[in-house]
Amino acid sequence: MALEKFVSKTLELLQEEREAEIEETKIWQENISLKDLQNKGVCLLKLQIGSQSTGLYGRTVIVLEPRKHLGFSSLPSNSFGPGDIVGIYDPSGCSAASQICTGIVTRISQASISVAFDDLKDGASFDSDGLYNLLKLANDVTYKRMKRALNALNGYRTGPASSLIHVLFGDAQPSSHSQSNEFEFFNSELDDSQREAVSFALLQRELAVVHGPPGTGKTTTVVEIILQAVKQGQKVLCCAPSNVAVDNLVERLARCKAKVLRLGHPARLLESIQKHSLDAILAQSDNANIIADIRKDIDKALVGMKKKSEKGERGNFKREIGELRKELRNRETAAIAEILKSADVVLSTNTGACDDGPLKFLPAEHFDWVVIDECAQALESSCWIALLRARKCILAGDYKQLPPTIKSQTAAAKGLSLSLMERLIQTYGDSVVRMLTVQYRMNSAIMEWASKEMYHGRLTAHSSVEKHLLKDLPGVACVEETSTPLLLIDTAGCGLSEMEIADEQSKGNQGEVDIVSLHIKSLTEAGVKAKDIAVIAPYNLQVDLLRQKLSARHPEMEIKSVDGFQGREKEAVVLSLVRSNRKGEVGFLAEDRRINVAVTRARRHIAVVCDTQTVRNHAFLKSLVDHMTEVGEVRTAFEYLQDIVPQNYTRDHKDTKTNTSSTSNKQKNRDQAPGKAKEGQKTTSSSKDNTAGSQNHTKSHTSAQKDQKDNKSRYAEIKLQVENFMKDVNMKNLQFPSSFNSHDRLLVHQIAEELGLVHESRGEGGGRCITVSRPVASEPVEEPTQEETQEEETPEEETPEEEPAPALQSEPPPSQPSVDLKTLHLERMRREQQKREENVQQKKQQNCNPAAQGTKKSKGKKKTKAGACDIAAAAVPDDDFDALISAVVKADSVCSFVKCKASVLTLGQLCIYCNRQFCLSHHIPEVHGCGDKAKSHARMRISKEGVLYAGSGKKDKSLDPNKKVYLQRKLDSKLKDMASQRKSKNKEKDT
Ligand SMILES: Nc1ncnc2c1ncn2[C@@H]1O[C@H](COP(=O)(O)OP(=O)(O)OP(=O)(O)O)[C@@H](O)[C@H]1O
Ligand SMILES: [Zn+2]
Ligand SMILES: [Zn+2]
Repeated sequence: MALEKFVSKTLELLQEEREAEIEETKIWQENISLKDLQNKGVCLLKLQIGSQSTGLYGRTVIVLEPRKHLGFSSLPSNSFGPGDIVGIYDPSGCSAASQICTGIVTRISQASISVAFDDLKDGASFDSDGLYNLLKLANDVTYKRMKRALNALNGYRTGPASSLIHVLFGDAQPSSHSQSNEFEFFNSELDDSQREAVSFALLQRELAVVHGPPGTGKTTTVVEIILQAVKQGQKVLCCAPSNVAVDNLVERLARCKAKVLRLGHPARLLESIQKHSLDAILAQSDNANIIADIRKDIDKALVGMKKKSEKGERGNFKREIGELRKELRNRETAAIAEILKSADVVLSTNTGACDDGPLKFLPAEHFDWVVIDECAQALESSCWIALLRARKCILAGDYKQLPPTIKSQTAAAKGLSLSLMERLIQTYGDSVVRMLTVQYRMNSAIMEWASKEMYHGRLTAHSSVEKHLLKDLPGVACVEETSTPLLLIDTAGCGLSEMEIADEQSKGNQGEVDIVSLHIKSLTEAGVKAKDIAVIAPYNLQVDLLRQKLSARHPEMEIKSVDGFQGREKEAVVLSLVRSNRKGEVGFLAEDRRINVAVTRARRHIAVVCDTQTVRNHAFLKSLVDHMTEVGEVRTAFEYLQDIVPQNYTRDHKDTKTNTSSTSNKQKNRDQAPGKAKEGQKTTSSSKDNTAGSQNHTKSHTSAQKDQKDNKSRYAEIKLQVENFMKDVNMKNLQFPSSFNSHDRLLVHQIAEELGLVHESRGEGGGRCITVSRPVASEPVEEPTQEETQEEETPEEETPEEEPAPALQSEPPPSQPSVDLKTLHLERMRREQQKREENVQQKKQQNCNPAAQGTKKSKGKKKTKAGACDIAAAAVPDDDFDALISAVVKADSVCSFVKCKASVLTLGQLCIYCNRQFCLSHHIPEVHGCGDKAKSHARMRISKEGVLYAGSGKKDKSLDPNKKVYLQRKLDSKLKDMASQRKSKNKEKDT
């Protein structure tokens, strides 16, 4: 029989789970010092008694505090919470021998912890001068209750739940009332899917399942169902696995004027809920005063007993206390039964519905319906504690979110984690289920992925949330970050590996912490409130790292594990996926439901920080990455990290160089990292502009090594072509196709220089191509001068700290004369002047002023004496040209940030506000002093155009395309002129 099999198997698995839990505690206790246990937060050492009193049901409650006389004002940070079972020990340790008794935490604050003791062992009392240790214990109350429920289920013969049990074990088909009574909805706002679920629940005789995906108003629906049941005169027992979920229902039902009663220790309830607790109602009842008096008497007797040292007198007090407690219990019992009977809806946690609690005062047939919310997060055995009390059950939840936490992997694998809800859907399919399909939480861009991957594409976003964004919140500025619902920050190839810790459950990634922190900064700077942001990570270690970094600055921001955030929502969610490794291992992340939960907490914005290269190895995570790439904005982590470039991208291509050429230090710079151009660029894409974005994005997956390899082989390929051309005397020149990108052209340029060939680029944009030809007659190949070779070691020292640059970006100059440092210096002087002129123009064009330019004064013009530039300068009277070309060269080579020497040849970014090239550490406007301009610019554009480009990074870069084209064209024509003048000059020489 299915039932018996289920019970015996589940009992076995529960035992296994229990043992795993005990084992864990034992490992702590045996192998870890008390001090370390305290550091882990599961132990509190050397506390003193603050006070002692009698609480509800005659429990003794003691308040423990740190040793104030020694100056300890607050408890060490710990993981104790209300409801935890704790052992209290004498200060010699935390062993079984030193245990005084066990109790339950009722309250915890920074300054003290309160513990209630159900039955203090005879004579056990606490010395007000003594010191005590507290240790969290594995809670076996839950296990005992579940076991008892399973055994009761197994032995169930007749009772209210008989036919329900048959249905739930497949022995009878679920049935429904043939006709529904006409009814009116209490909540007129319900959507169609919610109404359908309510009607269905009312119509079913034994079982109805309400499947509520994230944000679909599951609780709203459950509340309506309960109100309808009450209207029909049913008594309802309503449960959920967590106190929070129960409290939520209490609040909502109370608002609808239902007569509710909340069971459970008041210390475990939200403050706003406490007035609905049994204690509170009891305190208002007629018996309250009598009960209070009895309690006082007990307290008095306790004090009296302590003062007496004589055995006989103590005995008298003990007897008196016993009598008083008995009377207290009798009075309370009568009062409780009365209160319970008059409530329409009794609410508790699943395990709180046990019959060793107040419910034991009710007759077996009292309840008609049992409603279990968040059913997919509960162990089935915990559901049976309540289910045995009624003839009909309504189960609500989402089995596509996380199942209950289970310590024993094997028990989970053998089926302990299968929830009742999921099991029933497996048995009966959709016939017992109604799914809610309108969601009221997420921007549709966030929802679509979850809908497609988890809910058969059935979800639709309600119009009130469909398009909502962070920028729509009051006080939030409209910037890129607040205007996109989906932001993927990709760390692939950035070297931000996870920490290498063997423990599968504890993984951390400091690099991701830094990026999260930077993103939080931009969100909060844009006006998003910290309390509206959740930072979520799947691993506790990462949560700790994130808290360390962020909590002090943003105390109101919630930083939690995915599992700890289930059932919640926030306007903005920042998710750090942590895993980044060569093996592509995702481990714990491979639980699809965990990722589903994490993403669907977000209302208006989700940012995912992850290494797409690693997480793509998992199909479900890949679908998320793909979705975000497709409809969201994608950035590379390069954009966020300082100092990453020098660390990860200093490369040496010495092996690809030949010695024959006149390689200037500028060219050496060029050698460093060609091929990274695409990767370094802002890989921002929007829905309007996602082709380029995803290309870039894909590109960024290639690792540094691979790029380097590709680069070498490309180099060899082109070089071979050029060498073949050189052998073929019939060929006048070698034109490379326009399909060559800037990087390819850079290689051609380099090879031509090495082989002493002339090279020239023509055309614009996509039509641009480079041609190589033989040098005219006997044009001398430039040898590096002595001076140059010497200074090559420290070439950058010579260059000034701020290097202005015109707007030529990532496009290498088509031709480059060999220059020496002196020449450069002189040209720099000229450039200063040129730039000042440009400045004036720019100011007119846009309201943005380069931050640090024009500060250096030109010391006057001097003619250069040696080097190729000399020839060029002589040949081209317009000395604007020298400035131009060297500015281009310079702009393309070194970061403009003060003292930064990072090459920006291929990894550079142009700042549109100051028109200078920066390395990836310094390109962010805020970093190098253009922050205010960026902000005001963003605001200006928005107010002017009324829209914000989601991936506005792209647009911004081409903001000044005219200028770029203008400069390029100017350079090209100058180069052509130069080439022809050179020819004529050489001819003159020859003749
Ligand atoms: N029919 C409706 N019309 C408008 N808003 C609704 C409707 N149903 C639910 N909502 C809103 O959706 C939000 C979530 O609803 P509710 O609290 O019932 O869901 P929940 O059960 O807590 O969440 P979840 O569905 O994620 O479990 C609430 O803000 C609620 O006001
Ligand atoms: Zn700038
Ligand atoms: Zn820099």
